[in-house]
Amino acid sequence: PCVIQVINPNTSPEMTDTIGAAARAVAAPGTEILAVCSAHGAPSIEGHFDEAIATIGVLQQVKAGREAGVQGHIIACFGDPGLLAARELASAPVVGIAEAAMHTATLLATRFSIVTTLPRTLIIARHLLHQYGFERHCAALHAIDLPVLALEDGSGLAQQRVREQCLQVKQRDGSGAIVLGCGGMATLARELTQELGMPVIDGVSAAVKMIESLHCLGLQTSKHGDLDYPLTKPLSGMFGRFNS
Ligand SMILES: NC(=O)NC1=NC(=O)NC1=O
Repeated sequence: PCVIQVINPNTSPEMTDTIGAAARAVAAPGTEILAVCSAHGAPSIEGHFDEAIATIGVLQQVKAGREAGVQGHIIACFGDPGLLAARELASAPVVGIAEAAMHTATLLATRFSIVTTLPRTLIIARHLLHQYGFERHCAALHAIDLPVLALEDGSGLAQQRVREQCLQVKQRDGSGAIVLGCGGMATLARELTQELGMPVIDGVSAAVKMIESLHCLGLQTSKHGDLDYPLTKPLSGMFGRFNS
């Protein structure tokens, strides 16, 4: 069996459910999805500070997942918070939803646009484009200028803003694909792809299929080199829980 731990780095139960539903919608018959969220931290991640504190919860979940013997971990926040630290802790593969969506877009189009939530999170997406080497593949980045949890308020306003922004991308950006820049947008991709007639990509579902592929190929996070397990040292205070 392939058990995939899907980690929502924020503490919103509603968004965890949205993310879990998107993952289960594409999971192969032999794949079990364990959707979890940080026990403590920020209800939504909308900047560098939120990302920094969310990282600890991500790492706690990765440690628990490794001890439970999962076959892969997904970091289901568009900043991919704690990705490399998680890869040091993990033995199984760890995939972030931003990298998964970006990689997928490059297989389908020469350039993609990103549609995310608050304008202040655009810099985080830009940093990832640089880190992953996708800057030249990204035609433009846009924000719907609504907070992350607007996607879970039941009004449908955020979903409508995403749709309007995607329509503008199709008309103006000259990009062939759209990357949805928030875990809470995960369930919108399939319908928007149909309506727009171009690939609209959700990183949660893309990451599930990537983890399944890596599992099928018998490939795991490399422990040769700089993603080896962390050096053992006496961690103090709140970090004592990471002492193996
Ligand atoms: N750019 C974003 O919307 N990032 C995110 N914050 C969250 O809490 N989940 C995300 O995907």
